[in-house]
Amino acid sequence: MTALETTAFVESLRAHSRQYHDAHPFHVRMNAGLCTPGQLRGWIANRFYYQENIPRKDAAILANCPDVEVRRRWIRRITDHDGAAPGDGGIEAWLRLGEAAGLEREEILDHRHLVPGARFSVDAYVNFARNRPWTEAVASSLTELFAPDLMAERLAAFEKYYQWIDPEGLAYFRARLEQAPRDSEHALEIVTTHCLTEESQGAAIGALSFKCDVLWSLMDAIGQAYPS
Ligand SMILES: O=C(O)c1cc(C(=O)O)c2c(n1)C(=O)C(=O)c1cc(C(=O)O)[nH]c1-2
Repeated sequence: MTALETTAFVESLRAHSRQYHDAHPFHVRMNAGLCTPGQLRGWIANRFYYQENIPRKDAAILANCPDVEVRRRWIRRITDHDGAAPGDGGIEAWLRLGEAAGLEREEILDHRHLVPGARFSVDAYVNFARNRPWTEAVASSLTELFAPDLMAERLAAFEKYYQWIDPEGLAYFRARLEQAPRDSEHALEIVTTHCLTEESQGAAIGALSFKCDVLWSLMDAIGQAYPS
């Protein structure tokens, strides 16, 4: 076995869409309009822990990355989520989604609804970025290649089936529809230029597979806490 050509490498990364959490039963029910208000609120409150930890994950990647060009572009992800000032950014937008769905900001922030499996999954992702080589952590973010399709479907489902949620609360998803393709393109560029050996390509593929497991486990934990 030798290293894959770029096209074949990208193909084997993209093939992980089959393991993506869009196929999770909880997401399937959500997008079919079958979630109750309580289930949607539970999902929003638990997913908030993911949102909160994404910039900490990205800061770990920055800390481990010796390449100034990469850092200069990657740092934008942190501002996208944290915002440049109070009231801006993805974390704030997610809190507004929660409020639009009838949750109090306080009950999202204090983690009272956060279930152990959701915490465990998200912590595993942050620890992976802290402890693994930075290129593997970048590869693990490549689930974002698959996110825009799911987000677009979710946006349409919310507008159609969950009209009790104020549509202004959906701004987070609209922003990600633009940010995710830009971010995943950068991540793919990094992975295809840095992972040129059979071993490093295998590690990148393994990292993406790990991340699919993180997202799936997160949804399992939420689905178990808010059963149908
Ligand atoms: O709602 C989703 O299905 C979904 C999935 C993912 C993903 O695939 O990792 C991310 C997001 N949302 C998201 O909002 C987000 O900011 C994000 C950052 C990352 C990452 O790994 O750096 N993934 C995702």
